[in-house]
Amino acid sequence: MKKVFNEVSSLDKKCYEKYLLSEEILMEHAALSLKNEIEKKVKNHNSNILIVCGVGNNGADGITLSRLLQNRYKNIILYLPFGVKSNMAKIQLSRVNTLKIKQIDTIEDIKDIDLVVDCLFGSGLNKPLNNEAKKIIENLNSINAKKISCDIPSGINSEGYIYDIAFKADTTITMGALKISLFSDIAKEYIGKLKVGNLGISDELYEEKTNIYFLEKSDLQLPLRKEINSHKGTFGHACVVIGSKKGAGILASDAAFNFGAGLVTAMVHEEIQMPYYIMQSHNIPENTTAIAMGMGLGLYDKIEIRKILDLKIKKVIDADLFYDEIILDYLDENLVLTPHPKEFCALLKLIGIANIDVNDLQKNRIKYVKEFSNKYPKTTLLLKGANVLISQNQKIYINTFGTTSLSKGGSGDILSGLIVSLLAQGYSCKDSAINASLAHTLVAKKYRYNNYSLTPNDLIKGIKNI
Ligand SMILES: NC(=O)C1=CN([C@@H]2O[C@H](COP(=O)(O)OP(=O)(O)OC[C@H]3O[C@@H](n4cnc5c(N)ncnc54)[C@H](OP(=O)(O)O)[C@@H]3O)[C@@H](O)[C@H]2O)[C@@H](O)CC1
Ligand SMILES: [K+]
Repeated sequence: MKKVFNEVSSLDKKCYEKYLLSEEILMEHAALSLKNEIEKKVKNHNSNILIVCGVGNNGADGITLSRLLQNRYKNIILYLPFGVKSNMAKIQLSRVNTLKIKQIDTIEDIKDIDLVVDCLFGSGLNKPLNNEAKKIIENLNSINAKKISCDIPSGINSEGYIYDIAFKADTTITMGALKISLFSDIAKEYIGKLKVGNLGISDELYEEKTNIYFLEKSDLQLPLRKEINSHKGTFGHACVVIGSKKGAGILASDAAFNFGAGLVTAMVHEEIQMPYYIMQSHNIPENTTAIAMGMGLGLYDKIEIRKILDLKIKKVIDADLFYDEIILDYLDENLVLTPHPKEFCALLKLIGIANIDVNDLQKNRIKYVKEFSNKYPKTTLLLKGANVLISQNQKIYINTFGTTSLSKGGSGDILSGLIVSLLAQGYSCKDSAINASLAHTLVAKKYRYNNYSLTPNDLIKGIKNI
């Protein structure tokens, strides 16, 4: 798990004041991080490396980089379309001017670029791009070359919002620490592989406390069985409430069984066709340790649903129930909610936080997840999306492993099944949401066929050997 910050200027300030590092030292290290990445990516010394620099310190990082790369590669090309404005950019440029680094006025005549380094705008982007900047980014995006962004792809602002266009990087080296702007769903298309550039001081000293965390593969804790003297009851009893659209509940039940729940019961009104290892019952069995409900519910009997919600058993709730104010009576520590953006908008309206549409939500996902968690700190929330956000107790965990192959009917039902399985096996609500989400996305990431073909059954199969 890595820490994520709303902004890093206060962390930079601590470097100056507490550790007596200058802006210049930080910048030299920022450029060094870029250099190290480039040396890994570009082995041929004859490669053409285009470094595009803006007027501020993001540009200054790029100018500094050109000096560090000068002896390593033959063809370093600097492009400063708007000149320089910040003091550091001026100082770094005067140093570079004593060297024979090629500078160009337009990229139109440039051919055979092997690598583009984007240092146009960083954390200082504070207004929409003008037409000239847009055109430059459009041209850079059309170059067939490897692409690295310094700090953040140019065009993404500090809220993770893109006005019109942004540089499309293969790799982003973000300076000092991870920032929240890198994790909006919209930004995901542009960031590529995300790495943190060291600024000359250890993470422990640079970083402060935070409430936002970036999940890593190593955070996944599978429900591997350590007990030797066990029986099926040792691993809990998950119960899935089957609605009128039965497929959703069947998928969730199957996923729950495959992820280790000792017993899985589908609560049905009439017998349905299901895998033979899933039991069927008209009631919630007595020894149930976790319940999944909401998926495919369709029309339902409110009294019956209330009876189930009244049970002091951990639950994962999905889909139709986010539109029903019944839910308002149960937002406590026993609950995991798994809405997609449209359902979360409905929920935000029900709980009186906001009346917004999906577009507004997608621009401000973190903000609304925070607001939800402030109001209902005990409830675990998992907001689906390109980057999954999980919150509990005012802490937010970001899972970036999601892939487009998961954008399919049934994926969400499998996720609910994985969550109820972990709940049944004794994981806390927060840990169930985190681990099920990691398993779900990592299985999809590992899927080795075309990304349009992933089915819920492939996810279930993948769970077996993740
Ligand atoms: N702090 C540190 O210690 C370290 C910082 N580091 C680096 O510094 C970067 C931040 O630098 P920064 O603050 O100078 O901002 P940056 O993104 O270069 O741009 C600001 C300039 O752009 C302009 N501008 C803004 N929007 C615009 C638009 N739409 N269209 C046109 N112009 C626009 C804006 O104009 P103004 O607001 O002045 O009118 C201003 O002149 C950071 O990302 C990291 O790479 C590292 O070296 C590590 C140490
Ligand atoms: K940039």
